[in-house]
Amino acid sequence: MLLNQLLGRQPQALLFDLDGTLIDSVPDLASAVDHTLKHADLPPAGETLVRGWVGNGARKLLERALKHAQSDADLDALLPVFFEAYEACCAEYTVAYPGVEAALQHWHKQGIRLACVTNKPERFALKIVRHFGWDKVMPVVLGGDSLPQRKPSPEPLWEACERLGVERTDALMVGDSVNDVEAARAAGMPVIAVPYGYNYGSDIREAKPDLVVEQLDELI
Ligand SMILES: O=C(O)COP(=O)(O)O
Ligand SMILES: [Mg+2]
Repeated sequence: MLLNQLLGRQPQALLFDLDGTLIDSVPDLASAVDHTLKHADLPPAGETLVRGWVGNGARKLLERALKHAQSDADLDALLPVFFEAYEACCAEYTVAYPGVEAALQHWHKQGIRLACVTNKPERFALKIVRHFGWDKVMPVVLGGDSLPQRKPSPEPLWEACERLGVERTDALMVGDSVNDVEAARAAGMPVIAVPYGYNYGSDIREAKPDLVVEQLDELI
């Protein structure tokens, strides 16, 4: 099995990025961004642009949207508008990528411990994980605001292992962006990447993950 080859033995834990790895959240993120831009009397950005702005949390997403609109609107004042809009729509058009559901259930049945380590604010990550019923297989969810550090720092990955009760050296990271690859490297973990995610419009292979799979169920 590919997973065993990467670590030299069966991993005890798998840590998953959320946006662009488990779920395509861009339709709902773009809708909340556009709602916020409208609130500031700015033109909509649309899904294609928003896709390239996801990966560093909600604040950075909105900052990139305002920069694109060449607006000097108050980011702190608009952030609550974005949060309220996203809270209402975050599980509306968001879908799981092909192969994700089968793979998660398979690993859970195998007894591998699963966690989500995202830069998305924790409350939205939790809501989405529950929406897909993954809280039953994924007991740990860390968001970009759960700790003082976020990816590409290694701390959230270490914290997830700690909460799962698994040694860091027995875990693997799975993600779609350079943040995930860098966080895993810094954490001393092998990293598997999916090419269908966001990664700021660049090919994730350039970040040199240990393995790239087209869908997660290729790993089972
Ligand atoms: O930037 C975000 O909000 C989500 O990022 P993620 O890819 O770490 O889940
Ligand atoms: Mg991602």
